[in-house]
Amino acid sequence: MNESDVRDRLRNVTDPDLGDDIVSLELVNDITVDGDTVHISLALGAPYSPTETAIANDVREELAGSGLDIDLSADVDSGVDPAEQILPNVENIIAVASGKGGVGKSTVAVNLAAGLSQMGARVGLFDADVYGPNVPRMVAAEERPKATKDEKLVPVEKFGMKLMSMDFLVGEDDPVIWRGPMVHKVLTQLWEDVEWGALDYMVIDLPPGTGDTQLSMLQTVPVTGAVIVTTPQEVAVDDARKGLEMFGKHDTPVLGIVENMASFQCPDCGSEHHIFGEGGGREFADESEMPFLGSIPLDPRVREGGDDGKPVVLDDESETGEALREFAAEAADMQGVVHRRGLSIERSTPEHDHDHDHAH
Ligand SMILES: Nc1ncnc2c1ncn2[C@@H]1O[C@H](COP(=O)(O)OP(=O)(O)OP(=O)(O)O)[C@@H](O)[C@H]1O
Repeated sequence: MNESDVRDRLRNVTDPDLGDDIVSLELVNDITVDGDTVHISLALGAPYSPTETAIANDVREELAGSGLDIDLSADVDSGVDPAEQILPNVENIIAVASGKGGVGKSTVAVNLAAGLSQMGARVGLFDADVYGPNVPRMVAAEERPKATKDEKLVPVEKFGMKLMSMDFLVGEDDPVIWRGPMVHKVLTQLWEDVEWGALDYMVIDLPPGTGDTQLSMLQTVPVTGAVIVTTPQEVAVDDARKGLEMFGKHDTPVLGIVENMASFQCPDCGSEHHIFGEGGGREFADESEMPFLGSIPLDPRVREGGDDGKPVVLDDESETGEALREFAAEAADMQGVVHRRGLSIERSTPEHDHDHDHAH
């Protein structure tokens, strides 16, 4: 079997999201047959996401009878010169945002990061919520980051994730009085002066709202996908809409909407109650043509998990844990779709400006 035979075989592998075969979609970067081994580089950018794992498995299956050993690698070209990237070893940067406070943005960020880590990915969690940095508490991080000889900070590790938080640095100062430029400076430092190492995903807990601080953050960090958290309530959805507009203006791809505190299962009578209304998140997603990433129940375990420092996504028994795992998988899948769709748009319109090429 030579390279062209392998390529022909790969035409039988379909991308389930984009609905075409991976060769036509130009997701096969390179095929090299070297003795008994075929090296295949695929343009897949969301490691451990269920869809990309399935595509890789399909490739292996398709070539199973070929007599060749299969060596798969994944590589997406971001179109940006690595020398110009702030963190070239971080493949995906997912920002978790909410239009208003208290909807569970930090909870979602922590569980997303822990969920991705549980899937096998190398994950960083960056708590950029300057006004209420509560992520360290949510994962019971008692240690503080250490400094290296060349004055870089080593993030704290929890549940296999690398964690950095404003909380580690602000100490007794009251960050509420901080204004945009100051926040920008501190965030840039936290971002650049930290030894993150190679990561598949960096999850950022943004401050709530859609003001200067959030914009400043988006200018500092090249976000590859945003997740918008809302509760089903109309007021929360209205605020989430502003979040969507902010990302739209900034050309940041939005992975989708997640609805938190959706339903409450009464522990006494077992019946389901919709305390903050019903279906608001899904309707908002439909109306704005955004993917709906899932619905997370209002469950005392979530708060307890937050207080005890163990994210509920790691709880195998509960339905809420399952809902959070499904959400994390969906978010990773959507990050993959953004990359793969972006690539196919880029290739079909070569004159397109790479930096602004985002698919929704
Ligand atoms: N699905 C849920 N079920 C029960 N409690 C929840 C749920 N989601 C969040 N909470 C609780 O609600 C409170 C607020 O959540 P969280 O801190 O994540 O919100 P936030 O949007 O990040 O708030 P902030 O505006 O302070 O950044 C926390 O005590 C958290 O444990």
